[in-house]
Amino acid sequence: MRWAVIVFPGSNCDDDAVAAITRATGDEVVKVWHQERDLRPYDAIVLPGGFSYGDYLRCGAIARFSPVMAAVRAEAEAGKLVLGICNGFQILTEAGLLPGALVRNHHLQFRCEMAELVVENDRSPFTSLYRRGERVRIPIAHGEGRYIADEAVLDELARAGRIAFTYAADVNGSARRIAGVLNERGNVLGLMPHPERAVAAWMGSEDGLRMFAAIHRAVEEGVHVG
Ligand SMILES: NC(=O)CC[C@H](N)C(=O)O
Repeated sequence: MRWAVIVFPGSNCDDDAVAAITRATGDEVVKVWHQERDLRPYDAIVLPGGFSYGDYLRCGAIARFSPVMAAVRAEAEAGKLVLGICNGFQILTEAGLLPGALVRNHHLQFRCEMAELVVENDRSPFTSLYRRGERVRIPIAHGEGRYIADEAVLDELARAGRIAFTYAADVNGSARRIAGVLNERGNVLGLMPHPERAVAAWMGSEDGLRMFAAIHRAVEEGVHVG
């Protein structure tokens, strides 16, 4: 299979994402500039972390107007797997592909540290190699990672199993400690922690490997979502 890692002006985790996917899967990975309009040649799409457009206005608020985002939307609607990591998650919420918003951490600090997450849903194509209730170590690095949404939306996310990960401890003030959410169909995942920074023992954790491996498996087996 072939992956696309989208590069926006200000992305800074694109090379790490490519390296992590390569390590986890051995698949072909292509960096795709944000002005590209056609993502049909790719089987899975990753929006990496970083500071697209310098985080001006709000994180992700400008990147969502990039030409590539129409293609991301089209491929998501076609059922392709789309993974947004950190700034990628922020862009997906700004684009309306995921519910809610990411706002300034409640302590107003940029936090770059290892985080413990709880796997809340192990039935998605992104999380099938984890076990529900398992605790995994995946680092965070964000200033605007506090997930918020209306209570009704939060209730629906919980009811429908669309909360993929929560933080084991409160790191940023996120509602219900939410670290990652799925779209209704289950083929788009956004999360603030960085799985691409947890793919080798020297990084302090290899727990991120299974996310990329799960995506690979789902695509190779012909994932059916929705
Ligand atoms: N690592 C990242 O992707 C950071 C996201 C964003 N720039 C923030 O600070 O919240």
